[in-house]
Amino acid sequence: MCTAITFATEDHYFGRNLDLDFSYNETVTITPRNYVFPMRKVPDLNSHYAIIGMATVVGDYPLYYDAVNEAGLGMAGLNFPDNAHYFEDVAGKNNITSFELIPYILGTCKTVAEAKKALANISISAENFSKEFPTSTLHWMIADKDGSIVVESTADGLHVYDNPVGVMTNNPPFPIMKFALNDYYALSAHPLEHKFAKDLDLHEYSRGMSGLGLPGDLSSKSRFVRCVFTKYNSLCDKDEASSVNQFLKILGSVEQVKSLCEVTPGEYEYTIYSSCMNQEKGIYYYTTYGNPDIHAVDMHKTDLDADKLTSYKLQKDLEFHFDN
Ligand SMILES: C[C@H](CCC(=O)NCCS(=O)(=O)O)[C@H]1CC[C@H]2[C@@H]3[C@H](O)C[C@@H]4C[C@H](O)CC[C@]4(C)[C@H]3C[C@H](O)[C@]12C
Repeated sequence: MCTAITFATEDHYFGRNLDLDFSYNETVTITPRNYVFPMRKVPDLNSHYAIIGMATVVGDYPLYYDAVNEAGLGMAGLNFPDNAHYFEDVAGKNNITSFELIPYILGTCKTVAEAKKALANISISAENFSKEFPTSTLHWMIADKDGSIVVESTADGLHVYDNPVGVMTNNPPFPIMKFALNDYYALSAHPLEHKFAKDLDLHEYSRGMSGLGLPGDLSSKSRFVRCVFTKYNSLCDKDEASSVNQFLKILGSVEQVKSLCEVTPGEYEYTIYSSCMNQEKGIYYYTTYGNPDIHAVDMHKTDLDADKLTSYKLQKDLEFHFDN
């Protein structure tokens, strides 16, 4: 399972939890403007917006999971099993494979509006990256400072939904997910007036009871609802440290602790990393399951006119900071 969110204070932030039972040796990878993105069915991207994000680099090709470009457009791919459907090539469309969608959109678009325009002419092609890295069943969230969208390629075609809540998880499809919020409309972060049965002497005997009923499990609809509730009730100072910290706390509300979700006998999903990208500054912050310290990579500290990838190994080991 995974969760992606947007968040705004003075700047805009975009990121995700990557929940999985194993790692593909992902690294924080910067693709500068003149790296040539080879494209399978449309012309190669010889020069494009620079991109920073989490990627598995295979033979010098960055397979991005989530990323932001230098214009502040962010994008993440999350699992969408059983629902994702990709197509044979469609004449007259730009046929883009699922692993090329992040580079194509972030390489060529500055805003969600531009991404929507590009998507209107895209069909997601079923071609694999390689035998070792076959197609993943994904859907995507795309966000800029003005809003976000969800992109779902299903058997009946490509759907682009406005995402007014700026949260996305996994199954079911986004319209069902969004509708599920109605089931929780009575919950609140503030003390509630007693309306259950006016003749009964009922009272709040503990703080937090106005949120009773908020789902606490790890299923993707429950994480969606819990994350929207947490995000919308979250108050935050505007400075960078408070914003990044609060962003990661919101993602923490849906974090997966090891061994609570078995995926195959004896194998458990957990939150391998949490990312938070400052969309204005091009900084990629992250924590890993083993290391809650916040590490950061700033795209603007590298040569964005270069033509070679730069990758940074994830910091996975916990360090204690003794005060005596
Ligand atoms: C599995 C990951 C998503 C995590 C997630 O949503 N889990 C929820 C599971 S579920 O709902 O409960 O089933 C996705 C996100 C990005 C994906 C990776 C990226 O798309 C980049 C490449 C793409 C290649 O085609 C396959 C390997 C791969 C390296 C992908 C492996 C895997 O599918 C990743 C890592």
